[in-house]
Amino acid sequence: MLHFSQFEKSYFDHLVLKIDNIKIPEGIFWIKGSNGTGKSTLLKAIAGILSFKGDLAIGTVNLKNHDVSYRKLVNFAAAEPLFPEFLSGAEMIALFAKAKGAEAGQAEILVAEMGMQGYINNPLSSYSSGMLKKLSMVLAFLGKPKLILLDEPLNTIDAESLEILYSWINKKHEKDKVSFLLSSHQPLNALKLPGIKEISIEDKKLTLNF
Ligand SMILES: Nc1ncnc2c1ncn2[C@@H]1O[C@H](COP(=O)(O)OP(=O)(O)OP(=O)(O)O)[C@@H](O)[C@H]1O
Repeated sequence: MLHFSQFEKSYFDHLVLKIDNIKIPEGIFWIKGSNGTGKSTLLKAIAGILSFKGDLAIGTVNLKNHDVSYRKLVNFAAAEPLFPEFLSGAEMIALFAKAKGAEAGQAEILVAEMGMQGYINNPLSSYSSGMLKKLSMVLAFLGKPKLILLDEPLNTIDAESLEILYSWINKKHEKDKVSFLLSSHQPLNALKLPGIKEISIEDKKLTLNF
């Protein structure tokens, strides 16, 4: 599903990750690694928002030659999402829905399931961190991605919303064959995400533990 070739990411002369040739199959994956090992860096690079050496491909679509098509296939939710404060949640969703080619009605269903109707038209400056997190989850599920990257999805989200998130992940994976890379310091519930597999980052390398 995701193919790394001669991938290298450094900040100035500080090498963070070196992944020569790895193919991650379709599935749901938990990316594990201690603080500063490069989990967020990896997810941002895969999302196409950080530069790196080498290339990445989702199926046959590679980032360096087909960046627009590639970006349509991958959705990303940051660990601590930052949005323009003057926009409302609904306006943010409308922007993303257009950019991601979401079907009419898709966003409304997600917003209703996450129980966000009461504040979706309010400015983002008034949102709590959990409300922003839930919005970032809705945005990450818009359109028809093949791969969804969620950086620390458990942070700040309440237990009820977490149940909904688990159900979205399972449904998307089963129905649309969407793959997931999730980074989390808190344990991800294998009972709620059956078949989840582990990938670890250690010594600047990626190891598939399956
Ligand atoms: N913008 C940046 N400029 C320079 N160095 C950076 C930058 N962002 C991250 N780094 C460095 O890259 C390394 C990996 O950082 P990253 O945030 O990807 O780690 P992480 O595994 O997500 O950490 P955590 O678990 O603490 O969130 C760290 O050594 C960090 O200092």
